[in-house]
Amino acid sequence: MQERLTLPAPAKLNLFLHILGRRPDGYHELQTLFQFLDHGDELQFALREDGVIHLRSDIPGVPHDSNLIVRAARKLQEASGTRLGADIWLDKRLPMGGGIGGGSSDAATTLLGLDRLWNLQWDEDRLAALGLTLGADVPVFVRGRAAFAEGVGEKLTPVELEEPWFLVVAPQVFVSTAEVFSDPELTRDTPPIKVRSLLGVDGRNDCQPVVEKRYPDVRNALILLNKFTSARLTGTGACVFGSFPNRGDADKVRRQLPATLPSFVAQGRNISMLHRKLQGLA
Ligand SMILES: C[C@@](CO)(OP(=O)(O)O)[C@H](O)COP(=O)(O)OP(=O)(O)OC[C@H]1O[C@@H](n2ccc(N)nc2=O)[C@H](O)[C@@H]1O
Ligand SMILES: Nc1ncnc2c1ncn2[C@@H]1O[C@H](COP(=O)(O)OP(=O)(O)O)[C@@H](O)[C@H]1O
Repeated sequence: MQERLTLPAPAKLNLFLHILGRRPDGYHELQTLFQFLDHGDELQFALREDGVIHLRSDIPGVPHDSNLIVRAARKLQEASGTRLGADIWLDKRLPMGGGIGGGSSDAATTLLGLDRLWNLQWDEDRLAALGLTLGADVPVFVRGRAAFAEGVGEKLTPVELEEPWFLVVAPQVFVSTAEVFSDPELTRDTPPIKVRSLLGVDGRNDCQPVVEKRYPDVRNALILLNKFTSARLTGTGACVFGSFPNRGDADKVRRQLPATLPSFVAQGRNISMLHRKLQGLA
């Protein structure tokens, strides 16, 4: 069998998310703090000489050509002018549309994986800029360092954070990011903070009140998790999370949740597991 390059696509959390205002193009200016989780999807890549990009794993509800993996691969192919292609396999482990960035992370892993497979040697700035055309959260996954993000999430300042354990609960509802951002009740005037005052920040997610109002399952998950620790929404949801000093404490709370509520425990990391793996291969 042809050799395959196997790479992880980790999840992220928004440890806080502040909305500062709305830009003339309708997008919202944010300040948010991204940290990676040691839990994610897994992708495999094998070289094709005929230029075809073929994702060989189906995600229900996502057509082949709209999958962010295929879109990322085709963009890189076109921008680099390579004649090479790839077969790609995806082991989807992250809940979709959960605010933990699975699709964006898959796209970033595809960019970095194919850059290596096709020997393009693009630098990180170029890959991040291409990633931004696929989604606001792609650049942070390309760079792989926990970061304070501004703009729509593309202006990144790397930060060193504690690396606690997180219990992430995934209510089984699909939250529409567009709906949350168009809700008239959304807070859009949080004053900007400076990166140096990060430690004093209270960790609020400005999307949370709107999501709680529209999605009772998310509100109920927050109420449940708040019985054990301070719980918060990530991104525009639907996932909610709480932090713990060690894995044992997080697992203990997880065991007390209803079996019908999907959840996982993972450590927060300042260097993404994708970048740790790539450094090991270098
Ligand atoms: C808010 C975050 C935080 O991580 O949410 P999650 O997707 O992780 O939940 C992201 O930046 C989401 O970025 P991204 O994933 O690119 O957003 P999209 O789904 O493309 O956005 C859908 C719609 O939401 C609105 N939108 C999105 C991002 C933003 N900063 N301002 C907006 O107003 C726009 O109307 C946009 O058309
Ligand atoms: N490889 C992929 N993985 C997940 N979702 C994808 C992928 N490709 C396209 N999508 C689409 O992107 C949407 C958002 O996915 P995801 O990144 O998991 O959520 P979020 O941005 O809320 O963290 C999905 O509902 C799906 O329609």
